[in-house]
Amino acid sequence: MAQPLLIKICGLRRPEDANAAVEAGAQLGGLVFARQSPRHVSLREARQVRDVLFGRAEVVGLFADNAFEEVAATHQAVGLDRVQLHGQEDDAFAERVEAEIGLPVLRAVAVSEAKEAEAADGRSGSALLFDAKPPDGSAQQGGHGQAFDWGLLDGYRGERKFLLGGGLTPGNVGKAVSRMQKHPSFAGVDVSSGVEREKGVKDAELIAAFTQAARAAR
Ligand SMILES: O=C(O)c1ccccc1N[C@@H]1O[C@H](COP(=O)(O)O)[C@@H](O)[C@H]1O
Repeated sequence: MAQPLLIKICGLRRPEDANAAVEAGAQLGGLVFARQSPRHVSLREARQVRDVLFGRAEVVGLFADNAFEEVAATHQAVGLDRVQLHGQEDDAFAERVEAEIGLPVLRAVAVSEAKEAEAADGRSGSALLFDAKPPDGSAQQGGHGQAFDWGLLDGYRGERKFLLGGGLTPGNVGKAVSRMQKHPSFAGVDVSSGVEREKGVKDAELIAAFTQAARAAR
């Protein structure tokens, strides 16, 4: 029997958005500490969202080329369950987060060619997130609401669990989940832009529509 589909709602900045995510059945909520993002949260905002998620959903801290010391200090201040690395961090950085901070790493892999997905299993981290490549010249490493060609994952044979992200919406997530079912290591989906009313402000109805459509396709 298939495992329950994991759903991560990323870029939560307001307690009410975190509550909407949990009420809709998301098991992971993302806090963005990547500096260039319009969804960046202060430590104070992060703690408020964490308080809503605590014990109901995993708290995932998203970093993109932040210093190791900042990742560690953020965990100290907020209390994270998982670290998402979404920048150019190397294997050693991910291994250090797991060994010294003691949190599992979700490793983002930007995919624009099949070989990038095929090579991903060799990278360190507990799980992978396949996402679209950021547009040329963008300083922001993700969260652009852009999908990539899911066929590029056809050659991925890794056993490590992976999430699919990049441009998912209530309208296309069912198709994405159906398409990913053939991968034994497909674990779930991750969304930010597709459930927003405006950048950094989630919409409870879109979140509910997203989780329903995703689950219906499992
Ligand atoms: O959400 C952001 O602002 C962000 C900033 C920097 C790196 C990653 C970011 N988000 C991640 O990107 C994927 C895809 O986002 P979208 O759904 O296409 O908007 C998202 O799942 C987040 O994990």
